Amino acid sequence: MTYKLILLRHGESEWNAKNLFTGWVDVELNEKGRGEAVRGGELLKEQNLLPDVVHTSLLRRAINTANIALDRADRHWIPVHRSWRLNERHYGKLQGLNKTEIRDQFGEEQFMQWRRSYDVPPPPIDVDNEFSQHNDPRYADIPEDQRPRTECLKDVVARMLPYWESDIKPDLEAGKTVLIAAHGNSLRALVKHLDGISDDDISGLNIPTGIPLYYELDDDFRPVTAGGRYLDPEAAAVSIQAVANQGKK
Ligand SMILES: O=C(O)[C@@H](CO)OP(=O)(O)O
Repeated sequence: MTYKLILLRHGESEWNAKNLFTGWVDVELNEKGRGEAVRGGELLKEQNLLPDVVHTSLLRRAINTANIALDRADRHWIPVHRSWRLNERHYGKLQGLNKTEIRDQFGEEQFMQWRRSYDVPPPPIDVDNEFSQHNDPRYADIPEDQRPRTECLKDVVARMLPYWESDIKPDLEAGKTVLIAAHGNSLRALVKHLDGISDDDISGLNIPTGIPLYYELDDDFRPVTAGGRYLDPEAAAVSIQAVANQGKK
């Protein structure tokens, strides 16, 4: 028995294009991003990887990517589950700031430590900052003292894994093909877990926008093929490089 899991990072957002740290800010897909979502759905259909259930975050760039891709794959009718635990990493005080400006101001080392180290979070955001989500009603279920004000990838692993165990694994065990439509860093957290990537090595892993990543998992939920398989490997390679280069001039 193997399990079928498809990971899909949202298409390009308005803030990806503007080179801004986004995190929990609920920005919309741009036209390119909507096109990537369409292509993602076509790839699912062409390769006959048709999801039976979708799990998304509470952010519209992931929600709308899932809707567009599933519509294109004629799977717009499947059940959907949403959780803040699949949200992008909370980027703390960096939310809304320009990546190149932060790199210039603080230097490459600090920039990359905030962006890609496993366990160093950016400084926390003030609750009354215009880019804080502290009082957003969609997070009312999270006890106030546990609502993130910043997160490193380690924090994302810790809040994402309980949802993987309680909600996603049971769908896989029931024989469903599961689509997770989420974000660069929440998917990095899951890939780290699935592939057993070390805390150091995960800093070099980037997830492209809008290209489905297919994992066949064995009985122990370990990948049959390490790293899974992008449904369009050439486009994935180009997009991975673009994500890695963000913030560089
Ligand atoms: O800004 C963000 O929220 C993320 C994803 O777009 O960026 P990065 O790749 O720099 O972690």
